[in-house]
Amino acid sequence: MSVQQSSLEQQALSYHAQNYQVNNRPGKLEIAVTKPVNGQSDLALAYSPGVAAPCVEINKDPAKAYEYTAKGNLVAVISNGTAVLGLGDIGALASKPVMEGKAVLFKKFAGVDSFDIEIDETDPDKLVEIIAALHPTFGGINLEDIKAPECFYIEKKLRERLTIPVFHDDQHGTAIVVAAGMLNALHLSGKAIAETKLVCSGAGAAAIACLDMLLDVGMKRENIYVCDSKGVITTSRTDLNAEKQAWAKDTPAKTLSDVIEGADAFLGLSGPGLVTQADIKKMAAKPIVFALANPEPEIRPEKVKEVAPDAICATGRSDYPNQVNNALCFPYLFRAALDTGATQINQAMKRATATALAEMARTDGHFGTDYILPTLLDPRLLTGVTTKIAQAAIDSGVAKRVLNLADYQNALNSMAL
Ligand SMILES: NC(=O)C1=CN([C@@H]2O[C@H](COP(=O)(O)OP(=O)(O)OC[C@H]3O[C@@H](n4cnc5c(N)ncnc54)[C@H](OP(=O)(O)O)[C@@H]3O)[C@@H](O)[C@H]2O)C=CC1
Ligand SMILES: CC(=O)C(=O)O
Ligand SMILES: [Mg+2]
Repeated sequence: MSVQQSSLEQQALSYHAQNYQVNNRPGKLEIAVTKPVNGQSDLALAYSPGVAAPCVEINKDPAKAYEYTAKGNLVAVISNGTAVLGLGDIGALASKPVMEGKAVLFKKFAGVDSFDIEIDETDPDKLVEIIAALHPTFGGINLEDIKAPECFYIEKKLRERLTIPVFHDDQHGTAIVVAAGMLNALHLSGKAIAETKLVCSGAGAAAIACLDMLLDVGMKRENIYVCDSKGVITTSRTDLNAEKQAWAKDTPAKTLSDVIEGADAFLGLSGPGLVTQADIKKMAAKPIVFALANPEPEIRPEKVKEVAPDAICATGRSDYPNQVNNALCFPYLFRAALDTGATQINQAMKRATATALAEMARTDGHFGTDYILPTLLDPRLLTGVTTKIAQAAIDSGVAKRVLNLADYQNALNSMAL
């Protein structure tokens, strides 16, 4: 571990611990009360006897829960800790800092309240039952860091059962941001997406969804090579799940180093340090290197630039330019979904998000190889991206509330976050 790394880790531990600056509690968030509770008369409304009145109304009409409770602005961030960042299966409890972090971003960037829920269960069917049983509390479910292939089944079953949005962030959030970043990187490097050769390291939750989304925006399956922990995904392998089989290539190649020759783009959604400078040297001119494993990418940008100075590099981290991270979209997707009463987050909403993010970076004067996407702290994101998602929800027929988009834009502009 370098001195710099160890110092970052010490700072991070101190940041999360008690006594960090003014907040005297461990962790990163707390719950706030939103109504006056100043005297006996307020108590009689907030609690007994007054609280019975909204209960009775909700019992008569469940939709009233959105009028009388926090449900309509409340998202569950749910993990079982089986694929936590690139740390792997570290269990439910150890995933809590990440889930609290996601809750912080929901609130900070889009005013969405969330509870982080870490569930000590790995059986997919049991997890589905637990989450389905919890769902009345929430307006949406954000699944996080649940490993593949179980995550595909869990999300599908929950989407079939529930009428609130269920969204596996590592799949779809990542896919949206990768698509937006890749479109802009290809634009800068002058490469045509239909002819782009891509090599992907990882064939899990994030990678499979990203590859599907890249097809959706114009990449060709025949130009994409995928590797997992056993090497290249080929038709001769007998150990592939259904999601991997869709990417199997009829090739004698065995390793990432075998297939990266001449590749225009690399997408890493696997683990730390899995790509070498020798691999990068084999890539085409102006290579695009999205090394997105967190916290440690497949290869660091400075290592890429040493051997390919014209490369466009991205990581999932906040301490390098070009942060390609699902945090750039999940707060706004849920903001729009909750506000429109969307029953799901569909492909139209995902496409609208990717397009809005890509356009936002292209049109603000900074666009370039070190600025392919807006940064996470860009104040334009809330209004600019959320309005486009809300419009897509309405146009594609999943919204229960049809908003006046000009009014909605103004309301987002005036949100104090
Ligand atoms: N920047 C961002 O926004 C995001 C980044 N990520 C990062 O992507 C990574 C994967 O996350 P996720 O998809 O959720 O996890 P999964 O557990 O679902 O998938 C991990 C994948 O990595 C593969 N893998 C592990 N070791 C190697 C190796 N040596 N060579 C090639 N592939 C390997 C696994 O292979 P196998 O199938 O054989 O087990 C598996 O396909 C993590 O580092 C995570 O932090 C994830 C989401 C968002
Ligand atoms: C960013 C994220 O969700 C991950 O690395 O898992
Ligand atoms: Mg994640």
